[in-house]
Amino acid sequence: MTAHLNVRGDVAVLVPAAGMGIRLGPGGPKALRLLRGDPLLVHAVRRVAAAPSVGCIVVAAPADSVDFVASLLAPIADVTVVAGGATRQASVSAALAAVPAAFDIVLVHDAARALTPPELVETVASAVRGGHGAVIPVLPVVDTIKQVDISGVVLTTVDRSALRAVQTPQGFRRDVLVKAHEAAIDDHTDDAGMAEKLGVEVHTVPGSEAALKITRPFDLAVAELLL
Ligand SMILES: Nc1ccn([C@@H]2O[C@H](COP(=O)(O)OP(=O)(O)OP(=O)(O)O)[C@@H](O)[C@H]2O)c(=O)n1
Ligand SMILES: C[C@](O)(CO)[C@H](O)COP(=O)(O)O
Repeated sequence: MTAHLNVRGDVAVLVPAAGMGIRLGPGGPKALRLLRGDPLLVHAVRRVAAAPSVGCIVVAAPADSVDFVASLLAPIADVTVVAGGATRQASVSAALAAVPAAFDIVLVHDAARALTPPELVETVASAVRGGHGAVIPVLPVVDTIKQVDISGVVLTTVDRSALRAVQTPQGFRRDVLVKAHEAAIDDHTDDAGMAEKLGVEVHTVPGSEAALKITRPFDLAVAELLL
């Protein structure tokens, strides 16, 4: 019982939410687009805040919407809101800089994965707490994968048994994530990619179908159905 109380609230979660959502089409920043009446960001933060391990949430919002996002999230959880950057990586860096020194475990999520269950947050947090420096949730790839040339002609069929589709939240020992961001010289689509470049072993845990990334209109329709 004491051990449980000691770990509760020891995790900081960064929620980059400053993207424009170009692939979703017109309608404003994606994190503020509505899903059954609530912005995607509200759905995402509600689920993160419901995970018992989470003691700190930092959201990176579009630079012109920081105050609005802070007022939107205030009734849901105690959230720090910072201005995001021009890329996801820059938004994560800005949010990481706002995490209080007391937190040694940091998870990086996406507002776009709005329906991620609290249980997945717990699974990732627990794997980092268990000693892994970097942890990512993954799903097997279900389609046959082809490599093609520039004109679209197939070069080869890739062995999918060794491939995984990667989700968030991705979990890190704080020092690993800080070093990864400091060392990054180019843009990465995820934070684990930066840790890999440092030679850090990245551990995988089973992901969740519910943690789908809402990227295109079809994904939004799927999320509506899931809710
Ligand atoms: N400059 C950016 C770009 C992205 N993100 C966030 O990173 C997450 C994953 O990015 P993605 O789903 O690709 O969102 P967008 O960049 O908004 O999408 P698009 O590429 O279609 O514009 C999202 O929660 C998004 O808000 C961010 O905080 N800052
Ligand atoms: C971090 C991520 O969600 C893992 O799947 C993904 O890489 C974000 O990529 P995007 O190109 O910014 O959507």
